[in-house]
Amino acid sequence: MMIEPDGFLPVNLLTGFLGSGKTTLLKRILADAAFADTAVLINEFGEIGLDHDLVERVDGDMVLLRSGCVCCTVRGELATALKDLYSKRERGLLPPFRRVIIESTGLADPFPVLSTIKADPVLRHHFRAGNVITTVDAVNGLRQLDTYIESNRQAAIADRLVMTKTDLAADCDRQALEERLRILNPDAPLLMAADPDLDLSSLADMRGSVSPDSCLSQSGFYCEEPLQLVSAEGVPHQAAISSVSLRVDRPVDWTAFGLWLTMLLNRHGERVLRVKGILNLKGEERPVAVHGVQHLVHAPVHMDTWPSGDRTSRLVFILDGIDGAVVKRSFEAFTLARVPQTPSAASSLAMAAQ
Ligand SMILES: Nc1nc2c(ncn2[C@@H]2O[C@H](COP(=O)(O)OP(=O)(O)OP(=O)(O)O)[C@@H](O)[C@H]2O)c(=O)[nH]1
Repeated sequence: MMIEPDGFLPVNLLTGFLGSGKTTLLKRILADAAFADTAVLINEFGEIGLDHDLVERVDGDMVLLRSGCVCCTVRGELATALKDLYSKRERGLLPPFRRVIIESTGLADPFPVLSTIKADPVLRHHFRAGNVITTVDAVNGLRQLDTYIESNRQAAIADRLVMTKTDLAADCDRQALEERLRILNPDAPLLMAADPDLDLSSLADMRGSVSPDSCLSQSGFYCEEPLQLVSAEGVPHQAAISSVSLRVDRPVDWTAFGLWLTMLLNRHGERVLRVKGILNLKGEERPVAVHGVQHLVHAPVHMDTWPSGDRTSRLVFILDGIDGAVVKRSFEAFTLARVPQTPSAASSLAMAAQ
């Protein structure tokens, strides 16, 4: 396999606010033959359900896929993960991948992520900034831009903007979001995730360059100047964001759970930035993945298998200005109750979260 003539491997950053569809897009990318020689750094393998595609586990945090991609979980420092990746490539322990894609967490400020490469004396000899690809959710995107500075930064720095969930959004919302994105970032091509002809290989920077400085990302990633952020309602505030993880050992009743979650989001959806989890449901062999973003609850998805031997139901909430302990208490009241089957029982439990 050809190695880039200069050895500088582009590092593309896939970013976007909580629940905006990064992992969904990454799954499409991993399935595309054009990305065969890509190394992907993600937060969790489990999230993207790699089981079918797995050829080999290189070590606990690194797997090889049938497509030729290498996938690694980032635990701890990004710089360490990249160095490890490069060193394994050099020693022939991994295929000679030609580009990297990092999926960042939804609240990540994109600047420090890639400036890591510039700052690190070892990394900057092997890697350079590729494209920043930002997913923006057509349903929640405008409100997120109004409220969260991270969302503005992610959109403003993008080399490619990908609007997701247009199938769920009203035309006027989509248009308003499009206009806002044009103001924030007039140069980046705005692509639609729902477009069946979306050319995935046009998203990432696929090839190495002659030198890192001759091919800065379009957003001027290395620029030290603070970004000019534009928002219809002024500069968004820095939120009081926290997360809470919930676990339950015994199988969960779907109807009761659905009621509890619906009540919670009806009441507090604005401040529930993200909920995601995997549930062991009564009467179901396979796990069910649940996703919610503010008021929007996505259709639950039956996963093929459990990602590991752990069959505990797990949920993570990312909250803005709600006490996680209160959500936890409410959830525990729900799971400890003798399966509330009626709306009134579930609603009284959901009210406990107020
Ligand atoms: N209908 C619809 N659902 C989508 C689309 N893109 C993503 N989703 C759903 O949105 C939910 C969140 O998607 P993810 O890909 O997990 O979002 P994410 O940005 O990786 O989430 P975090 O990493 O938690 O920030 C899932 O239920 C997806 O199936 C889309 O274009 N249309």
